[in-house]
Amino acid sequence: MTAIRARLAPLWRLLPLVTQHRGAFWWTLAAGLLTQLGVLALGLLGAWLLTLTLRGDPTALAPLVTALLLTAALCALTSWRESYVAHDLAYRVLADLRVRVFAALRRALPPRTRPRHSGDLSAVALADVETLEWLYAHTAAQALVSVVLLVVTTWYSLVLDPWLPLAWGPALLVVVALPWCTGRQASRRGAELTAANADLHAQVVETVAGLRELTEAGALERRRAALAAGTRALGRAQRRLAAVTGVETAVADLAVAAAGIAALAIAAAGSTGDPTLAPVTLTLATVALGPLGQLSSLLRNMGPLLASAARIDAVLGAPPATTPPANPVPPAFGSLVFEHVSFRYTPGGPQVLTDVGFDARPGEVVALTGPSGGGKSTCVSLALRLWDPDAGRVTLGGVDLRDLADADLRAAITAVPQRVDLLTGTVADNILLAAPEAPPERLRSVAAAAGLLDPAAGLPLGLATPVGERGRGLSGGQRARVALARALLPEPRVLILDETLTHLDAHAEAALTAALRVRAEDRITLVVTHRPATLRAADRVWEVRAGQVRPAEPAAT
Ligand SMILES: Nc1ncnc2c1ncn2[C@@H]1O[C@H](COP(=O)(O)OP(=O)(O)OP(=O)(O)O)[C@@H](O)[C@H]1O
Repeated sequence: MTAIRARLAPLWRLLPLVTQHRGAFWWTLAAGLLTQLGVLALGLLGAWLLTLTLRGDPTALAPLVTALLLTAALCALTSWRESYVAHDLAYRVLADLRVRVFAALRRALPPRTRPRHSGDLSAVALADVETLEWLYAHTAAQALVSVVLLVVTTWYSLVLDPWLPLAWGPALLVVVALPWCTGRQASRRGAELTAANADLHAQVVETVAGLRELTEAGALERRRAALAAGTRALGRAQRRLAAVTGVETAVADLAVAAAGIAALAIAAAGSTGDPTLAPVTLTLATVALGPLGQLSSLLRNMGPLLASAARIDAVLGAPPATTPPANPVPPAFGSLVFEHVSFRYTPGGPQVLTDVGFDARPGEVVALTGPSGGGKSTCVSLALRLWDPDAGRVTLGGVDLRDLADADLRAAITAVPQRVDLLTGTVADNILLAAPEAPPERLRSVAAAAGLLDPAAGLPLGLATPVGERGRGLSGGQRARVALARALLPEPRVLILDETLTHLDAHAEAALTAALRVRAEDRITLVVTHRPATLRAADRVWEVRAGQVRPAEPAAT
């Protein structure tokens, strides 16, 4: 029982999303109920018509035919309405769910440890969320409607022929008990299918993104073989799940068919002593079997549904990379200071920074240098508060970064990363990402400061230059300039350049360094670099080596 409860827990946690759309849910339920009751009424009216004809009683024929026609029209209307409202509800809930998944990804990323594959995460956000459409559009309300319909038909049957419900009682037991018997197997197979699907999705995303690298490395053929293997694995998982659901379907169909035969026998035996009632009792039995079949198909789809719900639940429950402050403090301007900072990526893993202390003052260009793997980029990540130090603190103007609201922090400290990935659009679109409402003159001014408007930048279309996915169509230097303009747009108090200038030639680097000095008397510029020219141009240099930071002489480096 505890195992079943644990398996269902992610689904229960996701169900309350429906409560935000209570109105739409009740509409779905009402439309579903009306449709199913309409189908029942339609069958019964037809059956009564037959019964009265058998009895040779023409008096009620006309009103019955009228009622039959009206009910048919009503049924068509409610059936259309049910389909519309059920899907409307489902897609509203899915939209909420996607927003939640993206918010959770935003909170939890970047993770300190090895990140989950982005293709796998996009499979959660797209495929798994889509699987839940079935839960919200077809499961919750339909299950309730099926139960109500079963109660109504059983009650009416008891009125007409107390033996009749005996026909579907055992079938009901089989249909309800079946998922409990095959549940463990079905959810294991469902989880396998979902995992194989996500794996293939991740492989396809990575292959498409890395087509150039794969071509250059001559690895396309091997990749194609890996994709084919992934497709075969997906096929195997589908077959295994189908084997389980096939057995369930066969047993459930057998039970429903047996119930139909039993109902036929009971109705034919005419326990009421009135054989003319046979059409009515038969119709009742048939209609009662409908919800049974629906319930069984609902329960059969639980495997993949539970697996997708568990994957979404894991993303929603992922711990945040940093916790927002309960009472944010307004940003203050002053030095950026690392105070006794220690950091490791994984608990018990190697200490990457040990009791590190250094500062950068307003108006200064401060360089971080040192051997590869020394910890420079880790210092940059902590200065951007991608993660918090395990010990010590990072402050700006005396305020712990942990006490700044996220929006204030992102406006105060910006960075140009080592590897610049741009989005599809134009150069202007990419710069404005940081502040879409920035006036055109500000846009031009940061573009000019980053050297994008110089003829030497090689962009004759200037800000209107189209940019392909991940910055395709621009050179490394041009991308770095676009990222620099974007970082300058919010007028940051701290600008971090993580090996940015290495994308530029010596002449361009000198011009850019000089440009960054202009009107930067209040700004802290932190440059991660190995280049002697940049180190010489810095006001102060800190050497980061084996997780320790010590001052170095600009001229000596
Ligand atoms: N996400 C991570 N998970 C685990 N270890 C990491 C992670 N990122 C970096 N490290 C490790 O932390 C140490 C410091 O890495 P960091 O990237 O800060 O060095 P760096 O000085 O910037 O190197 P480089 O000059 O090559 O960029 C290295 O040993 C690196 O392997």
